[in-house]
Amino acid sequence: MEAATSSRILPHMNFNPNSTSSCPRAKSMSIFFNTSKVSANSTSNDKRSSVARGLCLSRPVQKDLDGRTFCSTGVCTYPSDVFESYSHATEEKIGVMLLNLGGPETLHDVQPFLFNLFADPDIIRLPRLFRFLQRPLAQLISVLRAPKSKEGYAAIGGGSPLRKITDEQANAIKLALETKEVPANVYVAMRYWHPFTEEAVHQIKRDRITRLVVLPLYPQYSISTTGSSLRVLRDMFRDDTYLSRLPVAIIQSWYQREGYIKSMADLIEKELQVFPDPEEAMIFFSAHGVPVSYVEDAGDPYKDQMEECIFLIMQELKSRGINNDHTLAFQSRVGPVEWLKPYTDEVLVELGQQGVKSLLAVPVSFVSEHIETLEEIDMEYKELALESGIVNWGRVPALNCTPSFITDLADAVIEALPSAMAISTSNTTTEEAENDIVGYAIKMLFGSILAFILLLSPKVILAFRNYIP
Ligand SMILES: C=CC1=C(C)c2cc3[nH]c(cc4nc(cc5[nH]c(cc1n2)c(C)c5CCC(=O)O)C(CCC(=O)O)=C4C)c(C)c3C=C
Ligand SMILES: [Fe+2]
Repeated sequence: MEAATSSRILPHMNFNPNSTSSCPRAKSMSIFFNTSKVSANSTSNDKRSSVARGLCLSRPVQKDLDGRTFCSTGVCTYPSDVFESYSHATEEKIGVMLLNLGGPETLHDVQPFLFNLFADPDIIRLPRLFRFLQRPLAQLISVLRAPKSKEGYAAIGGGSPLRKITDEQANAIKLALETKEVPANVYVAMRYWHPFTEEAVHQIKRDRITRLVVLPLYPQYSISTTGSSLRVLRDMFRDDTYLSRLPVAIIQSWYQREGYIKSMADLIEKELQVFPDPEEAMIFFSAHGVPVSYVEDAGDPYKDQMEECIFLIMQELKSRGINNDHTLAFQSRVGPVEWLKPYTDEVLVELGQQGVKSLLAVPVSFVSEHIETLEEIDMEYKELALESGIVNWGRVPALNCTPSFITDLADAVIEALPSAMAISTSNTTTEEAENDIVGYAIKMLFGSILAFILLLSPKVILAFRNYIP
Protein backbone atom coordinates (compact mmCIF):
# COMPACT_ATOMS: atom_id res chain seq x y z
CA MET A 1 0.00 0.00 0.00
CA GLU A 2 1.24 3.46 -0.74
CA ALA A 3 0.27 6.75 0.75
CA ALA A 4 -1.69 8.53 -1.94
CA THR A 5 -1.73 12.26 -2.29
CA SER A 6 -5.45 12.46 -2.62
CA SER A 7 -8.45 12.11 -0.35
CA ARG A 8 -11.64 10.15 -0.80
CA ILE A 9 -13.89 12.76 -2.28
CA LEU A 10 -17.42 12.77 -3.47
CA PRO A 11 -18.98 15.55 -5.44
CA HIS A 12 -22.28 16.74 -4.01
CA MET A 13 -24.02 14.48 -1.57
CA ASN A 14 -23.41 10.85 -2.28
CA PHE A 15 -22.85 9.52 1.20
CA ASN A 16 -21.43 6.12 0.47
CA PRO A 17 -18.04 6.18 2.18
CA ASN A 18 -16.81 3.22 0.19
CA SER A 19 -17.44 4.88 -3.11
CA THR A 20 -14.11 6.32 -4.13
CA SER A 21 -14.12 6.77 -7.81
CA SER A 22 -17.30 6.69 -9.81
CA CYS A 23 -19.18 9.95 -9.88
CA PRO A 24 -22.45 9.68 -8.01
CA ARG A 25 -25.74 10.98 -9.30
CA ALA A 26 -27.18 14.15 -7.85
CA LYS A 27 -29.60 13.20 -5.14
CA SER A 28 -32.56 15.14 -3.87
CA MET A 29 -31.61 16.80 -0.61
CA SER A 30 -31.58 20.01 1.34
CA ILE A 31 -29.94 21.89 4.17
CA PHE A 32 -30.20 24.42 6.98
CA PHE A 33 -27.35 24.92 9.43
CA ASN A 34 -24.95 26.78 11.69
CA THR A 35 -21.30 27.86 11.58
CA SER A 36 -18.59 29.90 12.99
CA LYS A 37 -17.16 31.96 10.20
CA VAL A 38 -13.47 32.63 10.16
CA SER A 39 -13.01 36.26 9.31
CA ALA A 40 -12.78 36.43 5.59
CA ASN A 41 -11.44 39.28 3.60
CA SER A 42 -11.90 37.42 0.38
CA THR A 43 -15.11 38.96 -0.79
CA SER A 44 -14.48 40.55 -4.14
CA ASN A 45 -11.12 39.43 -5.42
CA ASP A 46 -11.64 35.70 -5.26
CA LYS A 47 -9.40 34.08 -7.79
CA ARG A 48 -10.53 30.75 -8.92
CA SER A 49 -11.48 28.65 -11.74
CA SER A 50 -8.05 27.91 -13.11
CA VAL A 51 -7.39 26.31 -9.77
CA ALA A 52 -10.50 24.25 -9.95
CA ARG A 53 -9.84 23.21 -13.52
CA GLY A 54 -6.82 21.25 -14.42
CA LEU A 55 -5.83 19.99 -11.01
CA CYS A 56 -7.14 16.57 -11.71
CA LEU A 57 -5.94 16.55 -15.24
CA SER A 58 -2.49 15.48 -14.20
CA ARG A 59 -3.97 12.30 -12.78
CA PRO A 60 -5.05 9.23 -14.67
CA VAL A 61 -8.46 10.00 -16.09
CA GLN A 62 -11.08 7.36 -16.74
CA LYS A 63 -14.70 7.46 -17.83
CA ASP A 64 -17.66 6.13 -15.96
CA LEU A 65 -20.65 4.42 -17.52
CA ASP A 66 -22.37 7.75 -18.15
CA GLY A 67 -19.34 9.07 -19.97
CA ARG A 68 -18.30 11.43 -17.18
CA THR A 69 -14.62 11.50 -16.43
CA PHE A 70 -13.10 10.77 -13.08
CA CYS A 71 -9.64 10.41 -11.63
CA SER A 72 -8.58 6.99 -10.49
CA THR A 73 -7.58 8.61 -7.21
CA GLY A 74 -11.21 9.22 -6.46
CA VAL A 75 -11.68 12.86 -7.38
CA CYS A 76 -14.41 13.40 -9.92
CA THR A 77 -13.84 15.75 -12.80
CA TYR A 78 -16.23 17.06 -15.35
CA PRO A 79 -15.78 18.27 -18.87
CA SER A 80 -13.96 21.59 -18.83
CA ASP A 81 -16.90 23.42 -20.41
CA VAL A 82 -18.81 22.85 -17.17
CA PHE A 83 -16.30 25.01 -15.35
CA GLU A 84 -15.99 27.48 -18.18
CA SER A 85 -19.68 28.20 -18.25
CA TYR A 86 -19.82 28.29 -14.46
CA SER A 87 -16.93 30.74 -14.14
CA HIS A 88 -18.41 33.05 -16.72
CA ALA A 89 -21.82 32.96 -15.21
CA THR A 90 -20.87 34.10 -11.76
CA GLU A 91 -18.01 35.35 -9.65
CA GLU A 92 -16.69 32.44 -7.63
CA LYS A 93 -16.82 32.60 -3.84
CA ILE A 94 -15.34 29.50 -2.31
CA GLY A 95 -16.39 28.16 1.07
CA VAL A 96 -14.79 25.40 3.13
CA MET A 97 -16.89 23.76 5.82
CA LEU A 98 -14.92 22.00 8.56
CA LEU A 99 -16.96 19.27 10.25
CA ASN A 100 -16.16 18.52 13.84
CA LEU A 101 -17.70 17.08 16.96
CA GLY A 102 -17.83 20.10 19.27
CA GLY A 103 -17.33 20.03 23.00
CA PRO A 104 -18.74 21.70 26.12
CA GLU A 105 -17.06 25.01 26.84
CA THR A 106 -18.05 25.06 30.52
CA LEU A 107 -19.12 22.42 33.04
CA HIS A 108 -22.62 23.84 32.75
CA ASP A 109 -22.64 22.82 29.07
CA VAL A 110 -21.74 19.18 29.75
CA GLN A 111 -25.20 17.69 30.22
CA PRO A 112 -26.85 19.49 27.26
CA PHE A 113 -23.82 18.59 25.11
CA LEU A 114 -24.22 14.93 26.11
CA PHE A 115 -27.93 15.16 25.35
CA ASN A 116 -27.16 16.36 21.81
CA LEU A 117 -24.67 13.54 21.39
CA PHE A 118 -26.92 10.73 22.63
CA ALA A 119 -29.94 12.13 20.77
CA ASP A 120 -28.04 11.46 17.55
CA PRO A 121 -29.39 8.30 15.89
CA ASP A 122 -25.90 7.69 14.53
CA ILE A 123 -24.53 7.51 18.09
CA ILE A 124 -27.27 5.43 19.69
CA ARG A 125 -28.67 3.35 16.86
CA LEU A 126 -32.16 2.24 17.84
CA PRO A 127 -34.28 -0.02 15.65
CA ARG A 128 -36.66 2.06 13.56
CA LEU A 129 -39.66 1.00 15.67
CA PHE A 130 -38.06 2.45 18.80
CA ARG A 131 -36.76 5.69 17.29
CA PHE A 132 -39.39 7.67 19.19
CA LEU A 133 -37.45 6.79 22.34
CA GLN A 134 -34.28 8.47 21.10
CA ARG A 135 -34.70 11.82 22.83
CA PRO A 136 -36.11 10.54 26.13
CA LEU A 137 -33.27 8.01 26.26
CA ALA A 138 -30.77 10.75 25.47
CA GLN A 139 -32.19 12.77 28.34
CA LEU A 140 -31.85 9.84 30.71
CA ILE A 141 -28.35 8.84 29.67
CA SER A 142 -27.03 12.40 29.57
CA VAL A 143 -28.25 13.05 33.10
CA LEU A 144 -26.70 9.79 34.34
CA ARG A 145 -23.40 10.32 32.52
CA ALA A 146 -22.96 14.03 33.21
CA PRO A 147 -21.23 13.67 36.63
CA LYS A 148 -18.49 11.40 35.23
CA SER A 149 -18.02 13.59 32.14
CA LYS A 150 -17.92 16.73 34.27
CA GLU A 151 -15.11 15.23 36.34
CA GLY A 152 -13.15 14.68 33.15
CA TYR A 153 -13.74 18.19 31.82
CA ALA A 154 -12.98 19.67 35.25
CA ALA A 155 -9.63 17.86 35.20
CA ILE A 156 -8.66 19.55 31.91
CA GLY A 157 -9.54 23.07 32.99
CA GLY A 158 -13.36 23.11 33.05
CA GLY A 159 -14.21 22.64 29.38
CA SER A 160 -13.23 21.26 26.00
CA PRO A 161 -10.44 22.97 24.04
CA LEU A 162 -12.05 21.83 20.80
CA ARG A 163 -13.67 25.08 19.71
CA LYS A 164 -10.52 27.12 20.19
CA ILE A 165 -8.31 24.62 18.37
CA THR A 166 -10.79 24.14 15.53
CA ASP A 167 -11.05 27.92 15.06
CA GLU A 168 -7.25 28.07 14.92
CA GLN A 169 -7.20 25.26 12.35
CA ALA A 170 -9.83 27.09 10.31
CA ASN A 171 -7.73 30.27 10.33
CA ALA A 172 -4.61 28.34 9.41
CA ILE A 173 -6.35 26.58 6.49
CA LYS A 174 -7.68 29.91 5.27
CA LEU A 175 -4.17 31.38 5.33
CA ALA A 176 -2.72 28.32 3.59
CA LEU A 177 -5.36 28.60 0.86
CA GLU A 178 -4.61 32.29 0.44
CA THR A 179 -0.92 31.48 0.06
CA LYS A 180 -1.89 29.06 -2.70
CA GLU A 181 -3.97 31.81 -4.31
CA VAL A 182 -7.28 30.19 -3.53
CA PRO A 183 -9.06 32.67 -1.27
CA ALA A 184 -11.87 31.07 0.66
CA ASN A 185 -14.11 31.55 3.65
CA VAL A 186 -13.66 28.76 6.19
CA TYR A 187 -16.61 27.77 8.40
CA VAL A 188 -16.62 25.58 11.48
CA ALA A 189 -19.64 23.28 11.71
CA MET A 190 -19.84 21.35 14.99
CA ARG A 191 -22.19 18.43 15.44
CA TYR A 192 -23.03 18.60 19.16
CA TRP A 193 -22.07 22.06 20.41
CA HIS A 194 -21.49 25.60 19.27
CA PRO A 195 -20.98 26.68 16.58
CA PHE A 196 -23.60 24.20 15.37
CA THR A 197 -23.75 23.07 11.77
CA GLU A 198 -26.96 25.07 11.30
CA GLU A 199 -25.11 28.28 12.19
CA ALA A 200 -22.40 27.48 9.65
CA VAL A 201 -24.88 26.83 6.89
CA HIS A 202 -26.76 30.00 7.71
CA GLN A 203 -23.53 31.99 7.40
CA ILE A 204 -22.64 30.28 4.13
CA LYS A 205 -25.98 31.40 2.72
CA ARG A 206 -25.51 34.95 3.98
CA ASP A 207 -22.06 35.09 2.39
CA ARG A 208 -23.50 33.85 -0.92
CA ILE A 209 -20.85 31.17 -1.28
CA THR A 210 -20.83 29.76 -4.80
CA ARG A 211 -18.77 26.59 -4.35
CA LEU A 212 -18.36 24.57 -1.18
CA VAL A 213 -15.90 21.94 -0.01
CA VAL A 214 -16.92 19.90 3.03
CA LEU A 215 -13.89 18.73 4.99
CA PRO A 216 -14.39 16.57 8.09
CA LEU A 217 -11.68 16.95 10.72
CA TYR A 218 -11.71 13.18 11.19
CA PRO A 219 -9.04 11.43 9.11
CA GLN A 220 -11.03 8.18 8.96
CA TYR A 221 -14.71 7.89 8.09
CA SER A 222 -17.14 6.55 10.68
CA ILE A 223 -20.92 6.44 10.62
CA SER A 224 -20.76 7.97 14.10
CA THR A 225 -18.66 11.00 13.16
CA THR A 226 -18.36 12.14 9.52
CA GLY A 227 -21.41 10.06 8.60
CA SER A 228 -23.55 11.74 11.22
CA SER A 229 -22.54 15.26 10.19
CA LEU A 230 -23.12 14.47 6.52
CA ARG A 231 -26.58 13.12 7.30
CA VAL A 232 -27.45 16.39 9.03
CA LEU A 233 -26.10 18.37 6.09
CA ARG A 234 -28.02 16.28 3.59
CA ASP A 235 -31.26 16.90 5.49
CA MET A 236 -30.58 20.62 5.47
CA PHE A 237 -29.73 20.78 1.78
CA ARG A 238 -32.83 18.84 0.81
CA ASP A 239 -35.30 21.64 1.42
CA ASP A 240 -33.35 24.73 0.50
CA THR A 241 -33.40 26.23 -2.98
CA TYR A 242 -30.06 28.01 -2.70
CA LEU A 243 -28.24 25.13 -1.05
CA SER A 244 -29.60 22.49 -3.34
CA ARG A 245 -28.08 24.39 -6.28
CA LEU A 246 -24.76 25.05 -4.61
CA PRO A 247 -21.89 23.01 -6.08
CA VAL A 248 -20.56 20.93 -3.18
CA ALA A 249 -17.65 18.50 -2.91
CA ILE A 250 -17.37 16.25 0.10
CA ILE A 251 -14.07 14.86 1.29
CA GLN A 252 -15.11 11.69 3.07
CA SER A 253 -11.77 10.65 4.53
CA TRP A 254 -8.16 11.63 4.08
CA TYR A 255 -6.16 9.30 6.37
CA GLN A 256 -4.15 8.05 3.38
CA ARG A 257 -2.90 11.48 2.28
CA GLU A 258 0.84 11.69 2.11
CA GLY A 259 0.96 15.01 3.98
CA TYR A 260 -1.04 13.64 6.88
CA ILE A 261 0.93 10.37 7.08
CA LYS A 262 4.25 12.26 6.98
CA SER A 263 3.07 14.77 9.59
CA MET A 264 2.09 11.93 11.93
CA ALA A 265 5.42 10.19 11.31
CA ASP A 266 7.27 13.46 12.07
CA LEU A 267 5.51 13.76 15.43
CA ILE A 268 6.24 10.12 16.32
CA GLU A 269 9.87 10.34 15.23
CA LYS A 270 10.38 13.48 17.33
CA GLU A 271 8.68 12.07 20.43
CA LEU A 272 10.65 8.81 20.27
CA GLN A 273 13.82 10.83 20.82
CA VAL A 274 12.64 11.74 24.31
CA PHE A 275 12.95 8.10 25.45
CA PRO A 276 16.21 6.95 27.08
CA ASP A 277 16.39 4.17 24.48
CA PRO A 278 14.23 5.28 21.50
CA GLU A 279 14.50 1.95 19.68
CA GLU A 280 13.03 0.05 22.62
CA ALA A 281 9.82 2.08 22.87
CA MET A 282 6.65 0.44 21.64
CA ILE A 283 4.49 2.70 19.45
CA PHE A 284 1.01 2.35 20.90
CA PHE A 285 -1.71 3.67 18.57
CA SER A 286 -4.88 4.40 20.50
CA ALA A 287 -7.98 5.11 18.43
CA HIS A 288 -11.43 6.12 19.62
CA GLY A 289 -13.58 2.98 19.47
CA VAL A 290 -17.00 2.38 17.97
CA PRO A 291 -19.45 -0.41 18.82
CA VAL A 292 -18.63 -3.64 16.94
CA SER A 293 -22.12 -3.62 15.38
CA TYR A 294 -21.20 -0.47 13.42
CA VAL A 295 -18.51 -2.37 11.57
CA GLU A 296 -20.08 -5.83 11.40
CA ASP A 297 -23.73 -4.96 10.84
CA ALA A 298 -23.76 -1.44 9.43
CA GLY A 299 -20.59 -1.69 7.31
CA ASP A 300 -18.71 1.16 8.95
CA PRO A 301 -15.32 1.37 7.15
CA TYR A 302 -13.75 2.94 10.26
CA LYS A 303 -11.82 -0.13 11.47
CA ASP A 304 -10.41 -0.96 8.02
CA GLN A 305 -9.42 2.65 7.43
CA MET A 306 -7.80 2.82 10.85
CA GLU A 307 -5.74 -0.30 10.19
CA GLU A 308 -4.69 0.96 6.77
CA CYS A 309 -3.78 4.32 8.27
CA ILE A 310 -1.52 2.69 10.86
CA PHE A 311 0.07 0.54 8.17
CA LEU A 312 0.88 3.66 6.17
CA ILE A 313 2.33 5.53 9.14
CA MET A 314 4.51 2.53 10.04
CA GLN A 315 5.59 2.17 6.43
CA GLU A 316 6.66 5.82 6.41
CA LEU A 317 8.57 5.34 9.67
CA LYS A 318 10.30 2.24 8.27
CA SER A 319 11.38 4.24 5.24
CA ARG A 320 13.13 6.53 7.73
CA GLY A 321 14.87 3.58 9.40
CA ILE A 322 12.52 3.47 12.40
CA ASN A 323 11.54 -0.13 13.07
CA ASN A 324 9.95 -0.03 16.52
CA ASP A 325 7.27 -2.51 17.53
CA HIS A 326 3.76 -1.14 17.33
CA THR A 327 0.22 -2.04 18.27
CA LEU A 328 -3.31 -0.64 17.87
CA ALA A 329 -6.03 -0.56 20.55
CA PHE A 330 -9.39 1.21 20.92
CA GLN A 331 -10.31 3.56 23.75
CA SER A 332 -13.29 5.47 25.20
CA ARG A 333 -16.01 2.85 25.12
CA VAL A 334 -19.37 3.96 26.47
CA GLY A 335 -22.52 1.97 27.26
CA PRO A 336 -23.50 -1.68 27.56
CA VAL A 337 -22.58 -2.99 24.07
CA GLU A 338 -19.39 -4.59 22.74
CA TRP A 339 -16.89 -2.14 21.21
CA LEU A 340 -13.97 -2.66 18.85
CA LYS A 341 -11.19 -4.65 20.48
CA PRO A 342 -8.59 -4.81 21.83
CA TYR A 343 -9.44 -2.25 24.49
CA THR A 344 -6.70 0.25 25.31
CA ASP A 345 -6.89 -0.24 29.09
CA GLU A 346 -6.65 -4.05 28.81
CA VAL A 347 -3.73 -3.94 26.37
CA LEU A 348 -1.78 -1.55 28.60
CA VAL A 349 -2.04 -4.00 31.50
CA GLU A 350 -1.04 -6.94 29.26
CA LEU A 351 1.97 -5.08 27.86
CA GLY A 352 3.12 -4.22 31.37
CA GLN A 353 2.81 -7.88 32.34
CA GLN A 354 4.76 -8.91 29.23
CA GLY A 355 7.65 -6.74 30.34
CA VAL A 356 7.30 -3.78 27.97
CA LYS A 357 9.09 -0.90 29.70
CA SER A 358 8.77 2.03 27.27
CA LEU A 359 5.59 3.04 25.52
CA LEU A 360 4.72 5.94 23.23
CA ALA A 361 0.95 6.57 23.02
CA VAL A 362 -0.26 7.93 19.67
CA PRO A 363 -3.85 9.22 19.47
CA VAL A 364 -4.82 8.53 15.89
CA SER A 365 -8.53 9.11 15.28
CA PHE A 366 -8.66 12.82 15.91
CA VAL A 367 -6.46 15.78 15.00
CA SER A 368 -6.96 18.12 17.99
CA GLU A 369 -6.25 17.80 21.67
CA HIS A 370 -9.47 16.96 23.46
CA ILE A 371 -10.77 15.33 26.61
CA GLU A 372 -9.68 11.86 25.50
CA THR A 373 -6.07 12.87 24.94
CA LEU A 374 -5.72 15.31 27.83
CA GLU A 375 -7.64 13.35 30.46
CA GLU A 376 -8.12 9.75 29.36
CA ILE A 377 -4.65 9.15 27.86
CA ASP A 378 -2.51 11.64 29.79
CA MET A 379 -4.06 10.89 33.16
CA GLU A 380 -6.04 7.62 33.34
CA TYR A 381 -4.05 5.48 30.90
CA LYS A 382 -0.71 6.86 32.00
CA GLU A 383 -1.48 5.96 35.59
CA LEU A 384 -2.67 2.49 34.57
CA ALA A 385 0.44 1.91 32.44
CA LEU A 386 2.81 2.94 35.21
CA GLU A 387 0.94 0.72 37.69
CA SER A 388 1.22 -2.16 35.22
CA GLY A 389 5.00 -2.04 35.02
CA ILE A 390 5.67 0.41 32.19
CA VAL A 391 8.45 2.74 33.26
CA ASN A 392 8.88 5.24 30.45
CA TRP A 393 5.67 6.79 29.15
CA GLY A 394 5.32 9.30 26.34
CA ARG A 395 2.49 10.70 24.26
CA VAL A 396 2.54 12.20 20.79
CA PRO A 397 0.73 15.57 20.69
CA ALA A 398 -2.29 16.01 18.44
CA LEU A 399 -1.55 17.58 15.05
CA ASN A 400 -3.55 20.74 15.86
CA CYS A 401 -2.03 23.43 13.61
CA THR A 402 1.17 21.63 12.54
CA PRO A 403 2.11 23.53 9.34
CA SER A 404 2.76 20.47 7.11
CA PHE A 405 -0.62 19.07 8.12
CA ILE A 406 -2.51 22.31 7.52
CA THR A 407 -0.85 22.70 4.11
CA ASP A 408 -1.96 19.19 3.22
CA LEU A 409 -5.56 19.92 4.23
CA ALA A 410 -5.47 23.05 2.07
CA ASP A 411 -4.22 20.89 -0.82
CA ALA A 412 -7.06 18.43 -0.18
CA VAL A 413 -9.53 21.31 -0.51
CA ILE A 414 -7.97 22.53 -3.75
CA GLU A 415 -8.00 19.03 -5.21
CA ALA A 416 -11.66 18.64 -4.29
CA LEU A 417 -12.83 21.92 -5.84
CA PRO A 418 -13.26 20.69 -9.41
CA SER A 419 -15.55 17.89 -8.30
CA ALA A 420 -18.10 20.17 -6.63
CA MET A 421 -21.58 19.57 -8.03
CA ALA A 422 -25.01 20.92 -7.30
CA ILE A 423 -27.61 18.90 -5.56
CA SER A 424 -31.01 18.51 -7.14
CA THR A 425 -34.00 20.21 -5.56
CA SER A 426 -36.33 18.83 -2.96
CA ASN A 427 -39.67 17.29 -3.63
CA THR A 428 -40.98 17.47 -0.07
CA THR A 429 -44.53 18.78 -0.08
CA THR A 430 -46.18 20.99 2.53
CA GLU A 431 -48.46 18.10 3.41
CA GLU A 432 -45.49 15.84 4.09
CA ALA A 433 -43.93 18.51 6.24
CA GLU A 434 -47.13 18.92 8.27
CA ASN A 435 -47.38 15.16 8.77
CA ASP A 436 -43.80 15.20 10.00
CA ILE A 437 -44.64 17.80 12.64
CA VAL A 438 -47.72 15.92 13.90
CA GLY A 439 -45.79 12.64 14.01
CA TYR A 440 -42.97 14.34 15.84
CA ALA A 441 -45.34 15.81 18.46
CA ILE A 442 -46.96 12.41 19.09
CA LYS A 443 -43.59 10.72 19.43
CA MET A 444 -42.38 13.40 21.82
CA LEU A 445 -45.47 13.03 24.00
CA PHE A 446 -45.21 9.24 24.31
CA GLY A 447 -41.46 9.39 24.59
CA SER A 448 -41.62 11.86 27.45
CA ILE A 449 -44.15 9.76 29.36
CA LEU A 450 -41.98 6.69 28.90
CA ALA A 451 -38.85 8.55 29.95
CA PHE A 452 -40.61 9.73 33.08
CA ILE A 453 -41.53 6.13 33.97
CA LEU A 454 -38.02 4.97 33.16
CA LEU A 455 -36.42 7.63 35.31
CA LEU A 456 -38.38 6.30 38.30
CA SER A 457 -37.25 2.72 37.74
CA PRO A 458 -34.06 1.65 39.56
CA LYS A 459 -33.80 -1.40 37.30
CA VAL A 460 -33.45 0.82 34.27
CA ILE A 461 -30.83 2.90 35.96
CA LEU A 462 -28.89 -0.32 36.59
CA ALA A 463 -29.23 -1.32 32.94
CA PHE A 464 -27.48 1.90 31.99
CA ARG A 465 -24.80 1.56 34.65
CA ASN A 466 -22.12 1.44 31.98
CA TYR A 467 -22.87 4.98 30.95
CA ILE A 468 -22.14 6.20 34.44
CA PRO A 469 -19.06 5.91 36.67
C1 LIG B 1 -13.08 9.49 15.56
C2 LIG B 1 -13.43 9.97 16.69
C3 LIG B 1 -14.62 9.59 17.44
C4 LIG B 1 -15.49 8.52 17.30
C5 LIG B 1 -15.45 7.39 16.30
C6 LIG B 1 -16.49 8.65 18.32
C7 LIG B 1 -17.55 7.76 18.54
C8 LIG B 1 -18.34 7.78 19.67
N1 LIG B 1 -18.25 8.61 20.77
C9 LIG B 1 -19.21 8.29 21.70
C10 LIG B 1 -19.44 8.90 22.94
C11 LIG B 1 -18.77 10.04 23.45
N2 LIG B 1 -17.80 10.75 22.82
C12 LIG B 1 -17.43 11.80 23.60
C13 LIG B 1 -16.47 12.73 23.33
C14 LIG B 1 -15.69 12.74 22.18
N3 LIG B 1 -15.73 11.84 21.12
C15 LIG B 1 -14.79 12.20 20.20
C16 LIG B 1 -14.49 11.55 19.00
C17 LIG B 1 -15.09 10.39 18.53
N4 LIG B 1 -16.21 9.80 19.01
C18 LIG B 1 -14.16 13.38 20.68
C19 LIG B 1 -13.11 14.12 19.93
C20 LIG B 1 -14.71 13.71 21.90
C21 LIG B 1 -14.29 14.80 22.84
C22 LIG B 1 -14.80 16.17 22.60
C23 LIG B 1 -14.27 17.12 23.64
O1 LIG B 1 -15.10 17.70 24.32
O2 LIG B 1 -13.07 17.31 23.84
C24 LIG B 1 -18.22 11.81 24.77
C25 LIG B 1 -18.16 12.88 25.87
C26 LIG B 1 -17.04 12.73 26.81
C27 LIG B 1 -17.30 11.61 27.76
O3 LIG B 1 -18.25 11.68 28.54
O4 LIG B 1 -16.56 10.61 27.67
C28 LIG B 1 -19.06 10.70 24.71
C29 LIG B 1 -20.09 10.29 25.71
C30 LIG B 1 -19.95 7.22 21.15
C31 LIG B 1 -21.12 6.56 21.86
C32 LIG B 1 -19.42 6.91 19.89
C33 LIG B 1 -19.81 5.91 18.88
C34 LIG B 1 -20.95 5.37 18.75
FE1 LIG C 1 -16.76 10.04 21.12
